Amino acid sequence: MNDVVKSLSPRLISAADKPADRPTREEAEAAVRTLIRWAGDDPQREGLQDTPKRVAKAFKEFYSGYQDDPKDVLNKIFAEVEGYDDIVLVRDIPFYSHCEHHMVPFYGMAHIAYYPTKGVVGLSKLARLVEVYARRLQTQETMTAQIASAIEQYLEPRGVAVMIEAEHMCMSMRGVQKAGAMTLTTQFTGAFNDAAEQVRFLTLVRHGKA
Ligand SMILES: Nc1nc2c(ncn2[C@@H]2O[C@H](COP(=O)(O)OP(=O)(O)OP(=O)(O)O)[C@@H](O)[C@H]2O)c(=O)[nH]1
Ligand SMILES: [Zn+2]
Repeated sequence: MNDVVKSLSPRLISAADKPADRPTREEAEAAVRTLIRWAGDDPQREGLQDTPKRVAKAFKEFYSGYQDDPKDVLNKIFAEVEGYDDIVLVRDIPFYSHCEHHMVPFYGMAHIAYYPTKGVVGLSKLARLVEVYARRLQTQETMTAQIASAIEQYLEPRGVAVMIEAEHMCMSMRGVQKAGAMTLTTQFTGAFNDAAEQVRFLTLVRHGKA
């Protein structure tokens, strides 16, 4: 495990911090009514009456990752792969997340590769891992590091590569208002610290062939 991943692991790998003082649904709905008033509208008018309930329900989906543990996603390893130890890459995994600064969506694609040692995980589990972290509040950099750290910890591969490409609505629809600007983040460990391996990864992500 490289030093960056090792130093990040304890905070990033553990099941999400679950605040002990989680509010009740009624309190959450009252907070939404306050925000509607803050936006300048009347939460009592007909069209908005059920909105706090819907928003509280939507939050359960947007932030369901706090209930999920990456360990449960990556715990089933298939060792019978006839010694396959070359690259496994799942690219173009779509995701929606919310930035921790504005609670506004950022969304895009995640690409994940690893070199197996003790076996492989089901391909869907890599996409599920993206969901675990996307459905929490964080930055794109944190999410990239978290995905790499979890794979590093539970699969002990020869190397992990994670790239995320996303558009941040907090930069598009507000603030600096640069719609279409894309943010790319990468995290490489082990074998992928080698420049040639990074080129292979990026070539496979971009063209599907090495
Ligand atoms: N590094 C990083 N920054 C992010 C991410 N999501 C949003 N941001 C940025 O978080 C920053 C917060 O900056 P602040 O100056 O505290 O907040 P602000 O006044 O709303 O900033 P502006 O967006 O520039 O109006 C902004 O520059 C956002 O673009 C992310 O995933 N990673
Ligand atoms: Zn933001």
